[in-house]
Amino acid sequence: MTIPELIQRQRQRQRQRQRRVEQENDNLSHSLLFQCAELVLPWLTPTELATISITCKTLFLISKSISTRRSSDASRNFENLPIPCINSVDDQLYPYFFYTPSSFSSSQFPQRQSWGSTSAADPNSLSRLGVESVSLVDESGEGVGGCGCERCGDGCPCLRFDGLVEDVVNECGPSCGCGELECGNRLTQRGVSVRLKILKDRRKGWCLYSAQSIPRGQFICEYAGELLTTNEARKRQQKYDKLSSGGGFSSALLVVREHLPSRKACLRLNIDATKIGNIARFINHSCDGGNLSTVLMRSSGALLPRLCFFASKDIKEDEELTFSYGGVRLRSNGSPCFCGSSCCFGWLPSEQT
Ligand SMILES: C[S@@+](CC[C@H](N)C(=O)[O-])C[C@H]1O[C@@H](n2cnc3c(N)ncnc32)[C@H](O)[C@@H]1O
Repeated sequence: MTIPELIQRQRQRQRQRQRRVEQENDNLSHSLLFQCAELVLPWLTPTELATISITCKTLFLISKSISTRRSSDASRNFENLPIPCINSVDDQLYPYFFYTPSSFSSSQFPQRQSWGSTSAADPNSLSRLGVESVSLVDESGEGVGGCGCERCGDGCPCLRFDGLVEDVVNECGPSCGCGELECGNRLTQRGVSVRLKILKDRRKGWCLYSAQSIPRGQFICEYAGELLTTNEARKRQQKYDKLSSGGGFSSALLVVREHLPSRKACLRLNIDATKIGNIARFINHSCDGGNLSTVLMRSSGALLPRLCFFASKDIKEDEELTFSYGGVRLRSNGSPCFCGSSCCFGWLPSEQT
C-alpha cells in the first residue's frame, strides 16, 4: 500500500469513528429529550401542548400519545374505572380541567396538575374526603359523632347522628372506629363504581352518559369542586356570565342551600367545578328532572355535607345522565336549554347568586 493510500484509509477510519460518536450522541440526546418530555409535557395545557408539538417529530409523537391518554380517562385514574371522552362532533379531543375526587377549599390546590403521563396518577395524592377536614370536635378537641361498631349495620349510631341541618343523610366518618371503606355505612365514599363516559353534543357541550345499565337508587358520584365563600361565588358568577355570553364557555358553579331546623337560616355551599372538579361537572340540566336525584350526605363528625348523585330511576346503557338545575329563572341573560324534554322551559335555570 502506498503512503497516500495509507493516509486516505486513516482519514476514512477517522470519519467513520466520528460518525459513530455523532450517532451515539444523537441517540442519547433523543432518549434524554424523550425522557424529559415524558416528565414535563403532561403538566401542560392543551394549548401549550399544541404549541410544543410542532417543534420536532419526537415532541409531536409524545404530545399525541398524551392527548390519547387524556381522552381515554377524564378521571386520570382518580376513580375506580376509566371514564373516556368521545367526540364525534368537532376536533376538541378532551375537556381540560383539574381533577379532584372531593370538594376542598381553593387555597389548597396546586397551580398545575399532571395529566396523561405514562405513570398513572396516585389516587392518594389528593384526599377523597376534602370537606371532612372541617370536623366537629368536643371541648378537648376530640372528634364527635363517630361510632365504635365492629360491623356497622342498621343499629350504627352514625345513621341517627344529630346533624346540624335537616334532610341530610348521615354516613360513618373519619372519627369512627369501624375501619376504613369496607364499612357498610360509607356508600358514597368509595368513588365512582359504575361505567360512565363523556360524549360531546353540538349544542350542550360535553355530557355525562352511562356506559352500562344502572339500577334505581345506585350511587353515581359526588359533585366535587372548589368550596367558595358567597362573595367569591358572586364575583365568579358575574365573570362566567360575561364569558358565556360570548359563547363556547360552560360554567359549573352550583349553590346548595340547606335549611337549619329553625328554618330562619340556612347552610349555603358554593361549589365551583368549572376549573377544578370531577366527572359530575359534565352533568347537564333537564327540565323534566332527568334521571338523577341529589342528596346531601354528611360523614359522622364532619361539619360540611357533600352533594351526591343517585339514579332516580332505572337507567339504560348509553343514556345521558341529567338532573334539574332548579326551577328558578331570574337572570335576564339566561342561556337556551336543549334538554329535549316535552316540558322544556326553553331557558336554563338561573338565579342571582
Ligand atoms: C355543569 S356544566 C355541564 C357540562 C357542560 N355541558 C360542559 O361542556 O362542560 C353546565 C353548562 O352546560 C351547559 N348545559 C347544561 N345543560 C344544558 C341544557 N339542557 N341545554 C343547553 N346547555 C346546557 C350550559 O352551558 C351550562 O352552563
